[in-house]
Amino acid sequence: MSDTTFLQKTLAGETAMGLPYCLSHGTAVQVLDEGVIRFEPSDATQSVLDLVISCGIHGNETAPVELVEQLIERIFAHQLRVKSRVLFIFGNVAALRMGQRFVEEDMNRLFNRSPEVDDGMEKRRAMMLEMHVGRFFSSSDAQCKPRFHYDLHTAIHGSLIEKFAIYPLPKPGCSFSATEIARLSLAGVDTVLLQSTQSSTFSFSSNHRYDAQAFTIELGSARPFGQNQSIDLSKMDAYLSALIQGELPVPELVPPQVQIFRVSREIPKTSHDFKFAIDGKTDNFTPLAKGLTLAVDAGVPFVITEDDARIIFPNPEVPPGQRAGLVIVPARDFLAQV
Ligand SMILES: O=C(O)CCC(=O)N[C@@H](CCC(=O)O)C(=O)O
Ligand SMILES: [Zn+2]
Repeated sequence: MSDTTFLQKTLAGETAMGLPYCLSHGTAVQVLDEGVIRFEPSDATQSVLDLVISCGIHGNETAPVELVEQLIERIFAHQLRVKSRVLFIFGNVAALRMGQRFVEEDMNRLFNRSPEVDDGMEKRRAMMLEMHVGRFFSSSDAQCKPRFHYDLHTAIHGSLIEKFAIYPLPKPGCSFSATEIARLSLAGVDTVLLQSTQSSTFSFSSNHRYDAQAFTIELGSARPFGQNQSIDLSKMDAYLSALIQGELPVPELVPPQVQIFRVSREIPKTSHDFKFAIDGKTDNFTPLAKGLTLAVDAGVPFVITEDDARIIFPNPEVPPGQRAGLVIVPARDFLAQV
């Protein structure tokens, strides 16, 4: 491995768009933007899939950033043979440098929008990342190749379930895929939340704009660089390494340990008077009793009406207009229907 990793160069401000070149083993590589790098096999027509792996969309979520750093360096060292086209993205580089979720605005609320002339740093970066993803998929030699986008995150607080995926609402006429859920299980992600609304996240954008199988994946909780030893990402590492090497598993069944939930409701925060009745740092997947007044917002109560509800991503600190969390319920019938 080289002395300085691509991540280290990125954090030092030393990556910018460059000319394409070939590694000694024939893999083509090009830096497309700060923290954005593409690898292609020497004969791209042989690749069976196109893969986007993003991380650091939130700058304090470092465990997946360290995983992606290792994947990139193993390609440079020829310990991973590139048989698929792969685009790696370190999302919010400025926030990664500061160790903060964002600088001006939460980038994962800024995808799937139209640009405006006074867009700030994170809005412009989100737009550029969407463009890189669009160009990457559309420049594939075969448009029918499977497209994947795994957007890797960690949760802000603790979680009763350490690893889980958010599956964006499919486009009209499309449905959630049991095969993709089974693939996530191979990657060590055995809990999947089915979204029920459109959203402004990176994974939603890649699915809706570019037809990629796209997921937001939560891998433990947010810690500074170098403090992620307790999060075991070996299955995710092995899964992504296999995809990079052109091995696409085709699991027939969703394993029995897989749990599926659906998002029942977003918890809207409309005013600065929003208050949770629970601790704002409550663990993800904590059960919520039916009838509980979960929050009060400008005098209006938000009451739990669902059976078996649980809370995800409680965050009373978000600005008014954003969600302060999600209420999920078991989607017991989902697997029976597919
Ligand atoms: O722990 C939290 O409160 C947030 C963790 C996180 O960044 N989650 C993503 C989920 C995106 C999605 O719903 O697909 C986010 O909030 O952007
Ligand atoms: Zn995140």
